[in-house]
This record gives sequence, structure tokens and C-alpha cells, in this order.
Amino acid sequence: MCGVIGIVHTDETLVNQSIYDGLTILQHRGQDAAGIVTCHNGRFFQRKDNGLVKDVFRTRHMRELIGSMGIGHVRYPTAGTSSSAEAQPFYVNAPYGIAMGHNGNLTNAQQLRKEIYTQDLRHLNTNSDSEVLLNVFAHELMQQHKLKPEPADIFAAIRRVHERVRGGYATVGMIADIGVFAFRDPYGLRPLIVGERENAQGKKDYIVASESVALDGLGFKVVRDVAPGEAVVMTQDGELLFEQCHDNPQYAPCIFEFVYFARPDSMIDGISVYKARLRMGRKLGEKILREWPDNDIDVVIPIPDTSRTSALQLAETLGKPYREGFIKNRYIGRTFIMPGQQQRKKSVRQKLNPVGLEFEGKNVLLVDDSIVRGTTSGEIVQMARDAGANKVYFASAAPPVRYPYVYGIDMPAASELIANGRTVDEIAAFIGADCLIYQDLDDLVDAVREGNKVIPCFDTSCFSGEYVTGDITPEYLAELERSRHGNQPVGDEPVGMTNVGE
Ligand SMILES: O=P(O)(O)OC[C@H]1O[C@H](OP(=O)(O)OP(=O)(O)O)[C@H](O)[C@@H]1O
Ligand SMILES: NC(=O)CC[C@H](N)C(=O)O
Ligand SMILES: [Mg+2]
Repeated sequence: MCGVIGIVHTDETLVNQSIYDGLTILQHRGQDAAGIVTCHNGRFFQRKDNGLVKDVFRTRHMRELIGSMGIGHVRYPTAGTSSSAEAQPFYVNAPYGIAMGHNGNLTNAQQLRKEIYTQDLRHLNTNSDSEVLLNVFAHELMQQHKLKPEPADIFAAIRRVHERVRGGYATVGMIADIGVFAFRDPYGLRPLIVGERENAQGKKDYIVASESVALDGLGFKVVRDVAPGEAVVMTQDGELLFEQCHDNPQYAPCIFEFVYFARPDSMIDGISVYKARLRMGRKLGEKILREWPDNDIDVVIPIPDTSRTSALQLAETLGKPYREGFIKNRYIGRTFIMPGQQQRKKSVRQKLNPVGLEFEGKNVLLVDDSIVRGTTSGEIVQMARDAGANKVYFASAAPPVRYPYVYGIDMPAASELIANGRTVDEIAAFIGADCLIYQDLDDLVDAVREGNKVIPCFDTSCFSGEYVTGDITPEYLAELERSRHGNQPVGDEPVGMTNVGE
């Protein structure tokens, strides 16, 4: 899950610091690479590389990122490789000069790649699906045949993008000397929200970002979420224009954003992530009371960070004490989005350490938001036992993850998923828990949907195997598994156009 951001300052103050700060707020969506492109007098200025935001941008880079509008990206690779050549935003010079950052995953990238070479006569320099998306957009904008594009031309090009592209995409781009634009796939799989604030000159500055927390942190007020299939253009002249660019959009946001990805203090599609997680905890607690009324749980312990919110409410529902039995090393990031199983496994032990007195002689219920590869749960159950727990029970606020995810979360191989082909008892045995309780899918959907009943459904593909885009075949999944199993080694990098002279 990557994070995207675009800002236009209409009073012409520099935008670089705002984008940097926004990317820092969105860091939880991607820890592998970061990039900023700004625009000044029709020229783009770019800095991108592998690393966290604080490491990629030094003062010398920030000084050179001039201009009052810009876009930024934090990356968690889900296609291509983790090479710095695939850090975003990407850039093409024709037409006009366009830079673009993408959150999501295209499911017809291979087909588009061929079309781009053979029909559009354009060049791709990396294995990234985001570079594909940019080139489709650029080609379609070129087809409008304008010396200077109007917002209507940008919307027309995005309409064509929706016709050609399949998959998940929340995209933020910038056209030199024109402005920032953004669009969301016709299912709204990935989140995207627009905000505005008054600047010192009494004019409006505009922002578009993956999550509302970025707006909060930078002092912007929410205008609204970008609707599925919709696009927004924010010009340097101070215009903010929305247009629906798809004939048949269908709201089906990814439910995993609410389970794990998004920050709890974000609002996505009108739903408070925090409240959704509280409801997940309550529903899971009610299930435990229903199915195991005479349980002998002494204490509820969350596995930091993400499960804290649901674990708190679960404990309250059970009427059991909630204790912070694991202390998280604040300098270690999210393990699930790290590339490579070895790094993920090592990081769990470095990241979490038990407080012995919360475990000694007790029957503990450990709560996590989800169990995906079982990297965290396997290690944690053992740590609880080593710390002296009597019984170790485990609860997951999400149902078993049994199917690959194809719209922008890196779980491409069914064989990597601990719940694939295993019963709940087998999973419990695998992670070494005395008992394992999963949330039911209907309860998860209800917990999220209660926040905004207007949303008819969610993409629940990793739990249900039902893919909302309707184009995911067993052959596609087999090829995906073959190409991405275990994450591609960085040594397989394509030779991309990298930053030089740093
Ligand atoms: O079964 P697994 O493959 O281990 O994946 C699931 C775990 O990974 C995530 O934690 P992560 O450390 O990424 O982030 P967090 O600190 O936000 O909980 C998630 O919250 C689970 O704890
Ligand atoms: N997590 C994402 O949104 C990834 C975007 C894009 N597919 C990439 O791999 O760079
Ligand atoms: Mg976690």
C-alpha cells in the first residue's frame, strides 16, 4: 500500500516542506522508497530514492525542490522490484511534462505493456506497473491534441484510462505549469481524499492525499473523498474541479485498509477507521462470549501497533483486563510491509518485547488485527510462553486470509498465506496457540459498513476469494504467484533511470 499526496499552494509559497511533512504522516503506507517532484516555472525538480522519508530528503535536496505545487509518494512495492529505479513519482516528458505517483496494482499491466510499445509507441524503462499507468495516461492526454491542456482534456484522458486499465489505482499526478490532478479506480479500491485551506493571501490551497490524517496534520479541511471513477483537477490558478470519468462506477473499497493499512485517526469514505476497529473488537468479543462462555481468559493483550484499538474494545466486551504486555520498539517500522520473509521475521523479535509480569502464570488472549503469513503470530505465541504464560489463546480481528490480494497489497502467493488450505485448528497448531478465534467475515463487513451505510459493499477478496473487478482468473493468480513468490530479489533489478550524482 503506497501513500500519495499532491499540493497546490496558490499564494506561491514553497510546497516542499508541506509535501515532506505529509509523506511523513503517510509513512505507515510505505517504508521502502520515497519521492517528491515539485514544479517551478514549467520545470520539474525531483528527488526519490529507497528509504524512509527522513533519510531520502536531506536539506540539500529540500533546497532544490522549489515551486509552489508538487506531488509525493511513499512506496511499498507490490509489482516490479524494490529497486530505487522504481521509486515514485515517475516522469514522462511528453506531452507537456507529467509526473505521477500511484497507490495500487494494475491487473492488466502485461497487456498494457505490450500496447504501449506496439500501439502507443512509447518506451517503458522499468518493471513497475505505475510507469505503465503513467504512460497510458500520457498517451491518452496526447490524443486530445492541445497545445495547452484544459481540465476537460485531463478528464477526457482519465476517462480513456478507465477504459484501458484494470485493477486498483489511486493516483496523483502533476502537469508542468498546469496543476495537480488525481483519480481513483471505478471501485474506489484505494482511498483518496481532497482538502483545502485558506492561505495568507486569503486564497485557497488544495491538497489530495491517500488518507485524511495528512490533511489534519497540514491544517487542511476535508472537502470530500474522491468518488470511485472520479477525477479532480486543482490548477495553479486556484480552480478545484471534480468530474466523474466512468460510466458505471461501483463503490467497493478495500476492507483491508480498515483492518490494517490505514491509520486509525483517518476517515476513509466517511468511515472512521478507529471506530471501525472498535466495532471489530466488540463483534469479536461477542463471538467469544457466544461460543466460549465459560472461557478462562485472565487478560487481553494486544500485539502492537495496529490491533490496539480492537483489542481494547474486545477486552471491554469480555469484561477482562486489557494490558500492554508487549512493548514496541518505536524505531522499528511495520513488519508486514517489509520486503522479504527473513527481514520480516527478524524484525518481529526486535520490534516487540514482553513485559514478564503480564504473562507469568496467566491465561492470556493475544489479539492481532490479522494473521497473514503467520510471521508475527508464530513468534509472539512463543514469546508469551517464554515469558511464563500458562495458556496462550489468540484472536484475530479479521477472518482468515486465504486468498492472494491483487489490488496493491503484497500477498500474491496463496502458498505464503498461513490460512490457505488449513483449518482453524491446524492454524492454531501451526502458530502454537492453545485456541484460535477468528472474526467472521459478515461481522467484519458489518463493523466497517456501520460507519457509512451508503457504501453497498467492500472488496473482501483476500478473505472471500471474490474479486470485485471480475477479471481475476486462476491463470492470472498462478502467473502472479510465479512471478512474485517470496518477493523478487533486488538483484533482479532492471536498469532504470536513477537519480545520479548524489
Ligand atoms: O501474519 P503476518 O504476516 O505477520 O502479518 C500480520 C501482522 O503484520 C502486521 O503488523 P506490522 O508489524 O506490519 O504493523 P503494526 O505495527 O501496524 O501492527 C499486522 O498488524 C499483523 O500484526
Ligand atoms: N503499494 C502500492 O500501492 C504499490 C504501487 C505500485 N504497484 C508499486 O509497486 O510501486
Ligand atoms: Mg501488527
